[in-house]
Amino acid sequence: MIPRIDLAALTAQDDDALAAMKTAATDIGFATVHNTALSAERVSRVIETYRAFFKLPEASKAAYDMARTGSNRGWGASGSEQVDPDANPDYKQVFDCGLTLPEGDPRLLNPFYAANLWPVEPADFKDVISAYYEDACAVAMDVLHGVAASVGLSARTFEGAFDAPMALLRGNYYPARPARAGAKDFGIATHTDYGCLTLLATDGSSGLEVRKRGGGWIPVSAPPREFVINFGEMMEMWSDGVIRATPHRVVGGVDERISVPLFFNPAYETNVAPVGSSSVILAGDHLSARYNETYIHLKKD
Ligand SMILES: O=C(O)CCC(=O)C(=O)O
Ligand SMILES: [Fe+2]
Repeated sequence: MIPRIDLAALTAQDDDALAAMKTAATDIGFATVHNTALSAERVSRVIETYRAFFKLPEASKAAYDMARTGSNRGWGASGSEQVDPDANPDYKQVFDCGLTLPEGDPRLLNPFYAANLWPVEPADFKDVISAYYEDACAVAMDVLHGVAASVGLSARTFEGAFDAPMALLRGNYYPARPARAGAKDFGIATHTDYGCLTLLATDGSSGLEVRKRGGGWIPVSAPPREFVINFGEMMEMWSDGVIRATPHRVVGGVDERISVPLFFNPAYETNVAPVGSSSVILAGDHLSARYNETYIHLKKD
């Protein structure tokens, strides 16, 4: 069973909510979270805004193709990412955006803080998605504070680490599973997320599967008023393995599906080596290594 957690109760340090989050963090690696500041209407509008973009002709989306850039802002076509070297590139399409920095900010030269590529169509895309980015980051921060409390990490652990996050907001568009798809083809192949926390909104449809320890897959779904959360590789390192990054995938089915993960990654220079250890693992270095092995246009070979 995937724990279902009331975020307001977690923030109030309710015992049941803390215990459920501890199980999610240290055992399963996944939970669903409800009672957040983000309403179902808000999430549905975000999903429909992405849908309107993905329904544009390929030629219109190509104007925002991240493959022509040295970073990951804008549209990623089907086949632009390979998250599992043993599988084919994923058949999903994506749209990625990150933190908006003021014009002229020197960090804009760092690919993790690159300027966003906003489509002109649909007309409200930039407003809807950039506002959601800000508010989803605030919810993710609240969840992280609850996670820290649940596993007995000091509230100071994350202090400052997310002031200029390398957080990436993504729209995933899974068309119906293509007729030609074989055993190595996935909407998104088996992977662990790279960062600390993923806050995932979906259109409510099924498709996400979480790997069970010992084998097998658990289907997880959530309506637009609830979020699926899971932990990434940086969190597993940072917590010295106490918090788990659990593999997951989307095989895909007959219906199209949209999901919207916020990958809540800390600032570039955050040390995500185990708390208390003397080693140094920069969040930016880890993210860079993972992006370079999974985005086809960033692969160095
Ligand atoms: O679409 C989903 O439900 C999961 C997507 C996912 O795992 C990802 O984008 O990292
Ligand atoms: Fe994922």
